[in-house]
Amino acid sequence: SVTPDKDRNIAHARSAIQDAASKGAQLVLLPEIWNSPYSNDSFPVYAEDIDAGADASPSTAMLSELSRFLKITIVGGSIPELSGGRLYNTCCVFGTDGKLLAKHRKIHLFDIDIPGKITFIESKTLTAGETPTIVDTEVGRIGIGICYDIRFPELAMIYAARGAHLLCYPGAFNMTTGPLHWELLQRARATDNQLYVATCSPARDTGSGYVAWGHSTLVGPFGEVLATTEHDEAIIIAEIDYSILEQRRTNLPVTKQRRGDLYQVVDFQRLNSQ
Ligand SMILES: NC(=O)CCC(=O)C(=O)O
Repeated sequence: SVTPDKDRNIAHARSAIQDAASKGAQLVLLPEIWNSPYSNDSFPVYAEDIDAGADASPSTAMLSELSRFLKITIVGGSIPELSGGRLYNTCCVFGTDGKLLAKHRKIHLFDIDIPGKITFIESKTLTAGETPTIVDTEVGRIGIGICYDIRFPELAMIYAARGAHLLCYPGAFNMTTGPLHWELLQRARATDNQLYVATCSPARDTGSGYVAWGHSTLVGPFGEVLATTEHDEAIIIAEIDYSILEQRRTNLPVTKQRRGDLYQVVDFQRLNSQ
């Protein structure tokens, strides 16, 4: 659960990570924007300069300290990041030695308008990241996306082509699209690419300005839901077995059967702007 009290959010995340590690977790995934309310008003207020050291970024300092102390890998959800006068929605990945292994800035900003249901324009305050992020960790090769990034299959395909075993998407889907799309998209990304997909959402708070759908989930390479939860705060723990990736890919060899001679992913926007 996320509140307007940043210190409390950091302390709360710390104890949840400790709890998960004490139950055997070797990899911990946190939600999107876990140190701040999810709102354009809050992002500038709660933002941290991640590259400027522990004092400037108490949220990531805590993640680094805990990953080293507990010897676990942490995919640290996301926090608002201030860098070079710009704000980003940023996920930091820490290795078992506490070192920052990767930083993913949300590539696709959540700008949608479904009248009467949900309007959110992240680009009012945030700048989009410019690079896909794939990272080698002690618990496998992980591709990172943040929430709305999951809607773009090309990103997941790139990660799969680069040998990812697992895709991690911290996310905070909403009450309109969440029921229809959240699980569907995770299962689609996992099935298309025959790999694991893990998501982590903030718990639902009906009193907040943005109400999250919740339902953090782990999906396996056959599109099967291996673990999930409802919308209240919870820690879910599940086993990931990478040895079945090869088996799934042998059983159902879609990668080898792809007809690259007939179709390829083309960036139409870039083509049209040339
Ligand atoms: N924070 C987000 O990117 C939300 C994405 C979302 O709700 C969607 O429908 O997509």
